[in-house]
Amino acid sequence: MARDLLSTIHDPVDLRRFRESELPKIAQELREFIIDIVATKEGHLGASLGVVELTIALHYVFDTPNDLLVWDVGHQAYGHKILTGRRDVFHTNRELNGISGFPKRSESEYDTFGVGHSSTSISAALGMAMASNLQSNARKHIAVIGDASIASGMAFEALNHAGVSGADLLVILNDNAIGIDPAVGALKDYLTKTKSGKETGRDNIFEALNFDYSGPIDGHDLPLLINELKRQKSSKGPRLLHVRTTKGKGLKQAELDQVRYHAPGKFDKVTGDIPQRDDSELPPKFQDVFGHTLLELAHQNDKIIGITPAMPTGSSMKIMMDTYPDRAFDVGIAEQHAVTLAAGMATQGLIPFCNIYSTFLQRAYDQVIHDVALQKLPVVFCLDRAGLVGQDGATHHGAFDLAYLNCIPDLLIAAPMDAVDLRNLMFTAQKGLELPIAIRYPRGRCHIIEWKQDFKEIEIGSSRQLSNGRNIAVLSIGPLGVMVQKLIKSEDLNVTHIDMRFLKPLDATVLDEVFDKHHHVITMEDGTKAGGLGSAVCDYAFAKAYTGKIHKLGLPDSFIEQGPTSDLHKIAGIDRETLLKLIESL
Ligand SMILES: Cc1ncc(C[n+]2csc(CCOP(=O)(O)OP(=O)(O)O)c2C)c(N)n1
Ligand SMILES: CC(=O)[C@@H](O)[C@H](O)COP(=O)(O)O
Ligand SMILES: [Mg+2]
Repeated sequence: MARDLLSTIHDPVDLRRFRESELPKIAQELREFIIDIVATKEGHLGASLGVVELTIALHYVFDTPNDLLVWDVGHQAYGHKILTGRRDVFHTNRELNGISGFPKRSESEYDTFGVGHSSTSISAALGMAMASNLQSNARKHIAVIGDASIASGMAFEALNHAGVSGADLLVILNDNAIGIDPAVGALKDYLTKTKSGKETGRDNIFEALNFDYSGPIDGHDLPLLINELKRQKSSKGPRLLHVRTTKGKGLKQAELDQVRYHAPGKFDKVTGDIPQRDDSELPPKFQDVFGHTLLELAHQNDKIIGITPAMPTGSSMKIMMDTYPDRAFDVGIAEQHAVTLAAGMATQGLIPFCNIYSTFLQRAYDQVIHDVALQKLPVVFCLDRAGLVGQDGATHHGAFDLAYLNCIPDLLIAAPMDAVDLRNLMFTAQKGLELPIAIRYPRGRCHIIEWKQDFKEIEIGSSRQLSNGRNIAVLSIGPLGVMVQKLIKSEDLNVTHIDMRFLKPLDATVLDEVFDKHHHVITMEDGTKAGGLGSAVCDYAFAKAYTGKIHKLGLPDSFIEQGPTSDLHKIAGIDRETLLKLIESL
């Protein structure tokens, strides 16, 4: 279809020149444009398709960017990007040096707030509304938040505050009854039944929080949306508009299989089909090694419990949930709750495996310290997506966990180099540790096809020596060790290589030997150089008055953007070539 209307829209001012009757055609063109690009370039699909009409209506009715529009998570903002000056570069979405997959303040004045992690939009928009009030700025403030994201604690904190703030804040609840996986919790049940208090004669939950509640309305009905948004524009105070939409709207398969089409990878833009790939010859993804291993251990040990905050598919916790629905739980987007829930279970002798993406555990830092480590509760944290994750970029890289966990007393920290070690660490963790442990592993595939080997207990704090050389020792942690090993073999380097395996406790005995025998020690990690393995080794070397040189390879003191992980590793200097050059220079 010729995109004759969409191609004339360079910003929302152009959009506002159209008659209302032309907007459905623009919606159709916008939807097709998103499908066309995401089909080959990949990215988040279902959420953006679901809010096409809402996006158009918002920019049509409100005076963006003067009126401030905040998207929650931002994975649904593709239409917003295309209508706000980024249509011509949208094909670079999530690519190295391309535009970000999420709203980003440095990218456009229409991106009023940087997002990626969920449930921030109401707080941010409320902050803007309060600032406008204090600065006597007449503008509107709108937060668009999904049904799964609004169930998070942070969103509730913001609603609680907003309800007594008198702020000019419109919260649009985009309710499609699903997150990445089916939405969970009592609020979800409530939302499916919601009617306004005016209809039922009882308070609805948002009215009870002093919000002027409207809806639910059909979020695909453009005339209805436009009328309602115009009404909202002329209102004041905290308001909540409940909009019902269909995730994946307009692409049949995406509507039918909303979990898969959240971010489907490549697909056929005409049929919507995802090409069948035979992955049977490939090594498994780390997340699947986790999922299958947890189930295997759960068969043997009935104290094991699984917990995921809203990522059952992404983490493969779903594998245990399907077999043991009473022992594995999706608690919704609630990282803080997930950690303290695990702590509570551990007080009663259960062994909770709490699986959280490294980046999202940042949300629950205090809970890890105060509720788990301080009480020495043996929770097993499995931190998926540790290290650089690729196209999701700076908001999602698991760059900081080694550093932010290393300073917490009484917390064991491990990073397996391969899938067999991941299994063995999980096996060890459920044998009755007296302390909590964090086991972190990356996004993507491991390198071992025969990963399902018999379990072996690993001594806590033990490293393993993978090669023995002279003068130079490489100390790696995590799967970067595979690259180090290959490099040493392929270049026939006379270099010692130790897979440290544990950041805490460090293997002091092996470090003493390394310091004795080598003039140069290179540390290698896919976390920030500051505070991680390199820092820990430097501290130990200082204490031991080591006179050789330590060279730290790790992530720099800057945020790393999106792109293929291999490129990002080069940019960060944790790649093969950088290591080889360093070794040669020594
Ligand atoms: C703090 C945090 N936890 C988890 C995620 C992963 N995540 C991204 S989108 C999403 C589901 C959001 O669902 P909803 O708010 O209903 O929006 P929809 O995708 O349905 O549009 C989740 C769990 C995240 N981005 N941030
Ligand atoms: C938007 C968001 O936070 C998730 O959809 C995230 O992109 C999932 O990442 P994975 O693809 O690594 O599961
Ligand atoms: Mg949703």
